[in-house]
Amino acid sequence: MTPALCVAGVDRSFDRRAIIRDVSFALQPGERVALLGHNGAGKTTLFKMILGFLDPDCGEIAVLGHRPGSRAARCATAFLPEAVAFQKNLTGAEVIRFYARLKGEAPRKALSLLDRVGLAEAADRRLGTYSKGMRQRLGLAQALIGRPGLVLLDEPTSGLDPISRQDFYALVEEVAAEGATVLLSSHALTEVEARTDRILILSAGQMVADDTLANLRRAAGLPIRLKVRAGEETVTEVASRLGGERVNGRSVELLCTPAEKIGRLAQIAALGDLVQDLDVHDPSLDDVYRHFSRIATTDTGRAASQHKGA
Ligand SMILES: Nc1ncnc2c1ncn2[C@@H]1O[C@H](COP(=O)(O)OP(=O)(O)OP(=O)(O)O)[C@@H](O)[C@H]1O
Repeated sequence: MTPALCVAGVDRSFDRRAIIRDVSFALQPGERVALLGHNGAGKTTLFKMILGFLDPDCGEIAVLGHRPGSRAARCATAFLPEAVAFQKNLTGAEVIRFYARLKGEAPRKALSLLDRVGLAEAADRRLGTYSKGMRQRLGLAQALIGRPGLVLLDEPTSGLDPISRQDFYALVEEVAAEGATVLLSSHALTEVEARTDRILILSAGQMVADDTLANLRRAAGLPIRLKVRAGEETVTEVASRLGGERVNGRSVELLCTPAEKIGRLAQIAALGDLVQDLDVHDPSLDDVYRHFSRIATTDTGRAASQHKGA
């Protein structure tokens, strides 16, 4: 199957400063992939090359087999920038009709996207009266005109409230379920953790991690945290039988590897009524991100070569 996006050995410099360095990855149809990286890591530069706005200095990019910027690639690609800017005196429906004509799509069909993003009732209102969340949803509707195969979202939920974010990701999930590939950049690690299939981490222009979160957790070898809650009278005994650190006067915190986890849980269960509750914390995406970004700054070459799993 032709990948939705193939990036192979891409370099790009500005003013002789290397911004993207030997970046390679491929995305398959229907994947939801998060592109993470600190400010200035090169995410937007990568998007611009995928969109054909910038040429790589070397390496190849193909969008569903087509050269970025070619008509076929442009038709297959949708882009939603962080802050969508539409004319404030146009209505939602006018914006969609305008972009439908630009993309050679039937305006009537495109207008149904307003319903899909929950803007049907606001279709005839001017954008000056839209909230930021509504403008962002209109941006997504505009991006989805013509059923693109590759959807690029650059920090799409920044500035949105929690409910608008949830609604936004529900739409992204629907789009991916229909076969589109979604690549989204974000600094909001908690929200992409459960909503993407794969994580790419760009650090100082190099791709230092590319895999599922589960595989990256394994590769990082970060400990699992078990928080065992006991009674005031039992916490000392629980701590002495399990080891670990006492926290908050009534809890004991243990760290273990994935291989040790089941054995540790059995030990805790064997304490019976001495234990009141248990929380198991797998390393979060935040922990994984810190791990790979830290490795990258100390030993970029080793990280880049070891953790390109997918
Ligand atoms: N046209 C340009 N000319 C010179 N330098 C540029 C140009 N575009 C980007 N850069 C530099 O390239 C680096 C990467 O920028 P880029 O916008 O790709 O980062 P980013 O990962 O998207 O950051 P952020 O998360 O802050 O949006 C930055 O140091 C930026 O200053």
